Amino acid sequence: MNALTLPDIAAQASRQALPLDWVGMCGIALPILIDGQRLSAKVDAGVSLDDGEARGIHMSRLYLALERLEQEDLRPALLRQVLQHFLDSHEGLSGNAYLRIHVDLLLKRHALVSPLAGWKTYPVSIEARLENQMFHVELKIDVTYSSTCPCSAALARQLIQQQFVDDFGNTSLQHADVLAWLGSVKGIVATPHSQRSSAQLHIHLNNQQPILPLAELIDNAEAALGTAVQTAVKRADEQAFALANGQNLMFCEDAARRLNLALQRSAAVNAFHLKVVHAESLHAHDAVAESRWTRAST
Ligand SMILES: Nc1nc2c(ncn2[C@@H]2O[C@H](COP(=O)(O)OP(=O)(O)OP(=O)(O)O)[C@@H](O)[C@H]2O)c(=O)[nH]1
Repeated sequence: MNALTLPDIAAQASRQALPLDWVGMCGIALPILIDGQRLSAKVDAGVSLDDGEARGIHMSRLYLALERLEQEDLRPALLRQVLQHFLDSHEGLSGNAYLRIHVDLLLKRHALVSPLAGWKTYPVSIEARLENQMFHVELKIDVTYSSTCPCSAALARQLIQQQFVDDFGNTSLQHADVLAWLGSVKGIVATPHSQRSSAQLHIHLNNQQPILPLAELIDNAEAALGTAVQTAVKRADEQAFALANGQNLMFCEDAARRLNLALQRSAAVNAFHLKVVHAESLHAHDAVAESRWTRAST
């Protein structure tokens, strides 16, 4: 038996003539290359089925077209070529093509003080589409950071002041006593709450963008937030992190505004929707802020 004698159900006519928006495969395992680094990705590949009379698309053609993503560094031009291949292999059936690549980007991060470094993962989705002959690339990136509540910090400071009044109210101050008091538990009788927080960035890239500026966008977001979560940490690094948090008090609204301004400054970004989630240790629920922006000239 050869291929010519195998039944081909996809080539049959559909019983219900109806076009479909997206048909393809989700969760295809693929080793991809980003900035020369080999990463394990899950890929969703699809096309529109515009010919409502056709029973099905040709899944194997989409699957085989993904092979190029294994061989070449990921960049917008490559995504476009793969999408065009999807359409060329479905001539007469499909007008739109879609790719979603889910990957944990790995970036090496240096410690704040000690000469150490460690790896951090950033969940990323790269979504590309050729729709009505227009090519679009969108990036979804998650960045984790630490946030300390400014209100809680002010309330804690007030309690520390009260403790100071209680302990030193009617005594003449001796430098050594105050220094010892500051180093005791009473000197920090209350602590503000802080939390591991996440920024979910959904970015529409500029169509002329020759590369996927993933590391650059993440670096800019972390710089704007100020207290990204750390990798390798010695006590000196932990102390520097405590100081950084104390100088970087923020509500979720502050974080959303800082990220908004940082993303607007990036020439690679045409539009974005961002969401920050502060997983509060004060409550069992989260504090959340969202922000959108579109470049005026687009
Ligand atoms: N269209 C479609 N194919 C499916 C589905 N589930 C599994 N497949 C299988 O995907 C396989 C590959 O499909 P095709 O690309 O049409 O395979 P082919 O006919 O050998 O390849 P071509 O000659 O290039 O058309 C077939 O064996 C289908 O049965 C489905 O839900 N829809």
